[in-house]
Formats: sequence, C-alpha cells, structure tokens
Amino acid sequence: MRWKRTLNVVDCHAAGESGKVITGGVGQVAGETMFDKRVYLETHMDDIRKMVLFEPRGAVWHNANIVLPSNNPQADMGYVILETTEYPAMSGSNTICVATVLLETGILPMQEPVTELTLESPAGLIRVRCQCRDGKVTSVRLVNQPAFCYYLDTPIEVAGLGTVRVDIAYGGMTYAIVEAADLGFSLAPDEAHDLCAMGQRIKAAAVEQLAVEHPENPAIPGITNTEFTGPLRREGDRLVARNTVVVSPGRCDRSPCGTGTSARLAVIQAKGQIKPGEIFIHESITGSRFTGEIESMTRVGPYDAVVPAIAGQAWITGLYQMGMDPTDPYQSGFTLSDTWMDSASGIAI
Ligand SMILES: O=C(O)[C@H]1NCC[C@@H]1O
Repeated sequence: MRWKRTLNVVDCHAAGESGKVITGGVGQVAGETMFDKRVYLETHMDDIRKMVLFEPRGAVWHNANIVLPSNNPQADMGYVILETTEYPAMSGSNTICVATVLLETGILPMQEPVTELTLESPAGLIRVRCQCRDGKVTSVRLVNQPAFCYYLDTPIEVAGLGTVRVDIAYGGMTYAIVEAADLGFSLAPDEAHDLCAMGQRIKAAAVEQLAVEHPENPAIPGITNTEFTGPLRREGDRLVARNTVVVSPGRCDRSPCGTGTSARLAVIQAKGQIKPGEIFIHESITGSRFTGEIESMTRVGPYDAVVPAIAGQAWITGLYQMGMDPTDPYQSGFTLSDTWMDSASGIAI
C-alpha cells in the first residue's frame, strides 16, 4: 500500500453534530491569517475537503476542521472549518469540537477546572472557556464574532409557497430565518425531510431577492442556510426556543447550531425580546441544547450587532488515519442526490 495523502483525524460531535478535527497530514497552508489560509485551502487544496467530506469517506452530515498554528500572538491555535458546500467563516459546533479535541488529546495543556483558550477562526479571534473535570471537557463556552441583522420581517416570494416573511442575519454564517409555524411545522424529528426541501427553496429565493455583503469582509459567503424557528418562551428566568437549521445542500443540523443561535440572538435582540446577560436555551430538532447569551453590544459597519456567547459539549468518537490510495477512482469523492439533496445525481461536485 502507498498512500499519496495520510490525514490524522479525530472524530468528534457537538450536541450530535459531526466535527472531525484534522490534527496532522495537511502540510503547509499559505497565508498570514486563518481567513487567508481558508482562501488558500479553497483555491489550491480543495481536494482535501472533498476527500474528507464527500463519499465514499464522508457523508452529507459531516463537517471537518483543519487545526493549524496561528501567526496571531494572542492565539493558542488556529483552525479552518470545512463544510460540504462551503468554508464558513465561523461555526459553533465545530469550534466546540476543536477546543475539546485540542485539550482531550493533549495538543494544548488542559487545566482543571477551567482552561481558557484563544483560537483564531477565519472570522477572527474566538475566546473559549472550557470546563474540565478528570481529563474531560464538560462544557465549551465560546465568544463569537459579532452577529447582526441585514433584514427583519421582510417578505420574499418563494416558488410554490407564495409570500414568506424572513429575517436575514449573520452569526458567522448567513441565515434566512423563518417561523416554522408560519409554514405548518412544529420542528418534530419526522419533519426533517420536508423541512430540508422547503428550507432549500426559501434559501434560493432569499439569495435571489435579498442582497447581503458583510461590511468588513465581502469575501464571507452570503445566505447559505435556512433557520426554522419555534416560539420563544420563558421557563423561569430563562428564554427557551427550538429551531432547526437546514445546512446546504439540504440537511438538518443535528445540533442547535452555534452560528444559527448567534444569528437568532441578533434577531431577538433587535425585536426587543432579549437583553444582554439573559440566558437563552436553544434546542435542536434532535433535542440537544446549546446555551446562548448576549455578552455585549457593538457595531459592524452600519449595523447594530450583538457579541454572542454560545456554550455546549462535545464528545470524541474515533481516532484514525484517513488515506488516499493513488489508484482510487474517487480522488475527489462524489455526491449522490439521494442524500446530497441539491447536488447533481452521479458524480463529484
Ligand atoms: O454550529 C454551527 O454553527 C454549525 N453546525 C454545522 C453548520 C454550522 O457551521
């Protein structure tokens, strides 16, 4: 056997959502910042993302992260996030997996009961506070880059559905946010397939009808996900709500989605439904939970923005080497529209 590439992979999930962490085997990635490295990976090394996430090695619900040394003197480590259709600037579930793997595999030293880290994501520095006990990371709380709303309660025309009211918000990824009940959904697990089909149509209409551009970095991808939200309710002194994010190319996030939670915090703050410091429990379609909170308010270009903090837990599920045999016909992997909903049936995208 002679592999032309060998990656060291730690399989992990945060609240049910996959977040593989690639700890070695990628080699040099050019660029000063993690955003530069993200661009370099996308333009020169995208075969790695396809190898890891496309079939036959990956699946539509897989995500991955490449851990890289950071040039920022404030950062303990950097990482670039790889998803099935994009390289997001930020991801909550993936960041929780990265912090957990860095500490639980000893790449960075763990201090009990609390380890503070600063990680450089493509979106910028992320401060992370990990609760640790007996060698296990029991909670990761990250302070995300600012989240803000591009549009609130804006009507769009969706093929076959008519007029749908959406909020468009950025939380590290850009979301078209809709009330699930407006479209007849309760966010039950058996609705996942129908939510994905409808979510993709809403996203396509939003992309076509509502322009977005991140004011500080126009290279950040535009609207790529639809977030279906359940009603916001009070339980004691906490706000609680259910949601599901339909991640491109059309599958439900298994976790409550950290960037989706950040975007929702921006929306409910703008609508006067939450104040800084109040605890917001966001529940996924699988029943898993993240805790959200607005740390402070800020501005991003012309927009009022929230600085969101998101907390959740991750678990390592495997540790192995993934290889590429030079005679393997699927060097760039493939996708099939049975599970890769919006992909061409047949072969690689
Ligand atoms: O937690 C999040 O932000 C995400 N989970 C998978 C898709 C998003 O990156």
